[in-house]
Amino acid sequence: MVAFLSKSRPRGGGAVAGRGSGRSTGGEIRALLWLARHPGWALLPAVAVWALLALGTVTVGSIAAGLLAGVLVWWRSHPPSFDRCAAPVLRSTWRRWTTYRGAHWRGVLDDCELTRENRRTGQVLVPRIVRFRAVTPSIDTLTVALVRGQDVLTWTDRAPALADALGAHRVAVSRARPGRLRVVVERSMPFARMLDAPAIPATADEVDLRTLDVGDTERGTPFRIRIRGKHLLVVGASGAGKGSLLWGPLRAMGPMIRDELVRLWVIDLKGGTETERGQDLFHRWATTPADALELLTEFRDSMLARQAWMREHQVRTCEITRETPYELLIIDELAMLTAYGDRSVVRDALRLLAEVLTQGRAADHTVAGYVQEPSKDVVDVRELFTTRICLGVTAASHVDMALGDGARDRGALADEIPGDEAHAGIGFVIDTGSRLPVRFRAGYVTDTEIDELVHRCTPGLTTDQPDAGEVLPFPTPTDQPDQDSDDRHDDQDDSEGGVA
Ligand SMILES: Nc1ncnc2c1ncn2[C@@H]1O[C@H](COP(=O)(O)OP(=O)(O)OP(=O)(O)O)[C@@H](O)[C@H]1O
Repeated sequence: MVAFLSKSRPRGGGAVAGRGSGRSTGGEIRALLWLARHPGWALLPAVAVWALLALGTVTVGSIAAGLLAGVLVWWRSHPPSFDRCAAPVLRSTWRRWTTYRGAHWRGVLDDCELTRENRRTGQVLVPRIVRFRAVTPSIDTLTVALVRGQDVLTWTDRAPALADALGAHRVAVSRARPGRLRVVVERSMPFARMLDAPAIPATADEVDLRTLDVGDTERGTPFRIRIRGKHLLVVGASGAGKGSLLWGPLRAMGPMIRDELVRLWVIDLKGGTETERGQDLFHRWATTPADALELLTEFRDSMLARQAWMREHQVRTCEITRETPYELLIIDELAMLTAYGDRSVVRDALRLLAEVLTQGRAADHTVAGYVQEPSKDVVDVRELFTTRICLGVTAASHVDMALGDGARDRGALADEIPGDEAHAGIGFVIDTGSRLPVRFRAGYVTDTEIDELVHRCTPGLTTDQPDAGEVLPFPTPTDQPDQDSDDRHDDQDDSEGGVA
């Protein structure tokens, strides 16, 4: 069964004489078929009638009012858990019944020429929605059963018309499996403007390496990433905005770098172009494959030394101090080290990386890698990164490679993010609680803001040095009109959220 039969719409000359029947399926049969597919809608009124008869109107009314009050209290008192658990279900049910069903859905498809007429019976065949989800306020994902004779091209041709008919920003169509389409309706573009770079906190006490605020999620909550106890992999095509997720966390932890509580080890095999500006911040910096191997070996040795220190002091976790700082290895363009370099370099690098990625977490040695292509051939150690973020990518398959199987089907349409500057810094991450994808935009860190970071947070500077604590003006086109940027970050500090 590929589609439900909508109400008959006989048309002159629709039936072909001598072939099958010219009569359409009876309405009562169609109603029974519908009920069989949606047993809940038969069960619900039955349970309501039973409850009314058995318990009485007052009891049933009190239970319903209590449930409603409970939901309202939850909505008002704990937005993060409500938005994560209840809102997707309520939103999905509401939209399914107001937009994507019955006469409205049929009318939209009819207007967009996406229904077909059965030539024998004259019935209008309407592609049926077999699965619907509105995981986020701005994206609806539908699995649609095609009617016979249609294919994915029929729908991709009509996608712009469908978007306009649904009042949506964009509609993307892909083939899920034979006879089934995945249709993604982007109702609105949640990040219409660029976001400011993360603020640099005043002191190290204000930094929590478990929740670095580096942007916003589409739910309006701060987009926080966790560095401590994790290894971070950021995937994104060229120009997707990986730089923001490199410099943003460094700004958010700036005072800890200044106070030598965090040490940065940086490998940049694009000749150092991305990271040169910040080299004063780095404990070690490598821009050639040979130096990179040496740096990796040193980093691994540092991890082994820390493990030995922990054994000696009989501790399972380290306090972050100048003697035992947090060690962060940043590898821009990871593929140059894990795939495209000289064969012996790649072999040694993979061995060292695997060692650090499997043992570094407990010893406060974290790796943050940035890569364009996340396939196994390119990043063999991909699965060892415990937090993965996917910015705009060029292939649908890259999404699941980056975020895990089924992420794209659950709505992480990173390959649909346009590859222009207006959409740079936008990506998806999997919510650790609900396992659903959440879209975010990272704050954009300009060169001037990197200079500000270097100026304020070069290791060894102390807050009582003349110009260490004071921010000198770095005029940029973005920070002039946006006087409320600090307010935004202040507000975010109070709100809850965070996904990575
Ligand atoms: N968070 C952001 N918000 C808005 N625009 C951004 C953001 N991040 C980057 N951009 C824009 O996108 C451009 C490319 O960004 P970036 O250099 O970080 O990309 P990339 O992923 O590192 O690319 P490549 O791998 O080629 O170096 C920037 O010059 C900037 O104009």
